[in-house]
Amino acid sequence: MSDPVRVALLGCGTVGSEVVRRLIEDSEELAARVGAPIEIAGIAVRRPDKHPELPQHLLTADAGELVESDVDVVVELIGGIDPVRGWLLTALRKGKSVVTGNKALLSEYGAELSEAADASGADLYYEAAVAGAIPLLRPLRESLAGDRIMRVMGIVNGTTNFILSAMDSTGAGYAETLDEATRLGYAEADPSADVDGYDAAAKAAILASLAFHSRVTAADVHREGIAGINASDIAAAKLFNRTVKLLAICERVVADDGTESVSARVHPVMIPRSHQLAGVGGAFNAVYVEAEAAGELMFYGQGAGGAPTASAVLGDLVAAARNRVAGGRGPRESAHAALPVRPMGQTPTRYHVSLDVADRPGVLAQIAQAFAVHDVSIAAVRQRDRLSTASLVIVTHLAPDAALRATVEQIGKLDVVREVVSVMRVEGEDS
Ligand SMILES: NC(=O)c1ccc[n+]([C@@H]2O[C@H](COP(=O)([O-])OP(=O)(O)OC[C@H]3O[C@@H](n4cnc5c(N)ncnc54)[C@H](O)[C@@H]3O)[C@@H](O)[C@H]2O)c1
Ligand SMILES: N[C@@H](CCO)C(=O)O
Ligand code: NA
Repeated sequence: MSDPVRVALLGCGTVGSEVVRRLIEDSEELAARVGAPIEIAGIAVRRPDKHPELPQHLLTADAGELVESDVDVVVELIGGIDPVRGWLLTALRKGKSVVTGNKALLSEYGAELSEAADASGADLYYEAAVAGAIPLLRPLRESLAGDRIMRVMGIVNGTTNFILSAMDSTGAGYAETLDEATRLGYAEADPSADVDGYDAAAKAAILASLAFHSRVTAADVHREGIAGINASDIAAAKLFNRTVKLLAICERVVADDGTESVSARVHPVMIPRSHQLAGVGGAFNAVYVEAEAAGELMFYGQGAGGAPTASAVLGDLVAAARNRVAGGRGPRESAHAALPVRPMGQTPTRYHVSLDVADRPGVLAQIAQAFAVHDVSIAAVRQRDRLSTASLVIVTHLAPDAALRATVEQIGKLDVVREVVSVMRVEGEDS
C-alpha cells in the first residue's frame, strides 16, 4: 500500500456530507481500490460550530489555508465562482488535483482551470457537474475521443424536470413543486439558476466543449427557462399527444461549404409522448449522444441529489488518487477544434404555435401568408371549434429560429388572431 492520498474537502452541504460519509464508511474498500488510503486532511465549512456530526479535528472555516496545506487533491463542493475560482487555481498551479461539481465555474472559467491543470500536470475532474450520477463526461472525454460527435441532447436539470413532470401528470402548480424540489436537495442555492435555465445552460456549455473539442461558455448558450410555461402550454402539448421538457441541445452544424460551427441552446421543447425523453420523470436526467461511428447512445440516471452526485465525485476522487499512486495524470481534454458558436437566430428549429382565431372565412389564408412571407413551411395544421373562436394549431418544418420568431410576431398582430396561446419549439417525429 502506498502513502495516503491527502484530500481537502471544501464545502459540506447536500453533496459534501455524502462524500464524507462514504469516505469514512468505505475507507478500507476505497483504499484497496486505489492502492493507498484516502485520508481526509481537512473539511472547510462556513461555520464549524454548526457541524457537530463531523469529526471536529478536521473542521476549518479557512478554505484558502486548507488548499495551501499539505494535500494532494482538493474536492470542491461549495459552488459559485468567487472565491472558489481562486482556491482551485491555486491548487492546480501547485500541482494538486481538483475534483468539483461546480458547473457554474467550469462553464465560465473551464479553459483557465484546464490550462492550469495541464501546466502543472494535475488532474481536473468534474463528472458531478453534469447529469449528477450519470457517467457522461468521462465517456465524452475518453471513450468517444476517437469518434466524431454530431449532437448531444437531453434533460440535464433535475429540478425543472421534476417541476414539468408534476405539471404534466398532476397539474400541480409551479411554485409548490419548486419548494418540494428544494426540500429534496435538487435545487441550487438560488433556484433561479434552475428555473431560468442558467444551470442547464452551464451544463450545455460543458457538454458542447467536450463533445466538439472547443471552448463554449455559458454566455454562448441560448437560454430560456421554464418560468413562462403555464397550464396553456401543457394543455397545447397534450392536444398533440406531446409533453414539455427543458432540453439542452448541442449540435455540430456543417454548412454547405463544409465549414463547421456549434449550436448550443437550452429551452422548453414539446416532444411526442412516445419519445424516450418523455418518459424521464422527476429529477432524473437523460442525454442522447449521436456520434458518426457509434450511432446513438443514451445515458440515463439520477441527475441530482446528495447521494447520487456523491457517487460521481467519489469516482473522480478514486481516479485522481489512482493517478497519484501511479505517478501520473489522467487523459487531458482537448479544445483544438475551436469551433465558432452559431447564433440562435440562424439555428434551424421547428415551432408549435397555438392560436385563438376568429372563425370566419380567409383566416387561415392570412395566417398561412405570414408563414410564406418568412419562408417558413407548415408541416401540420389542426383546427378545433370552440364557441365563436377556433383554436388553431400549426406545426412548422425546420426553419431558422429568427424566421420563426418573426412569423409569430407578425401573426400576433393580425386582427383575426385573438390570442397567441402558446409558442414552443418541437423536437422528434410523431409516431
Ligand atoms: N445538489 C445536487 O444535486 C448537485 C448535483 C450536481 C452538482 N452539484 C454542485 O455541487 C456543489 C455543491 O452543491 P450542494 O447541493 O451540496 O450545495 P449546498 O448549498 O448544500 O452546500 C454547499 C456548502 O458549502 C458551504 N460553503 C459556502 N461558502 C463556503 C466557504 N467560504 N467555505 C466553506 N464552505 C462554504 C455552505 O455552507 C454549504 O454547506 C455546487 O457546485 C452544485 O452546483 C449539486
Ligand atoms: N440543481 C441541479 C443539481 C444537479 O446538477 C439540478 O436540479 O439538476
Ligand atoms: Na455526471
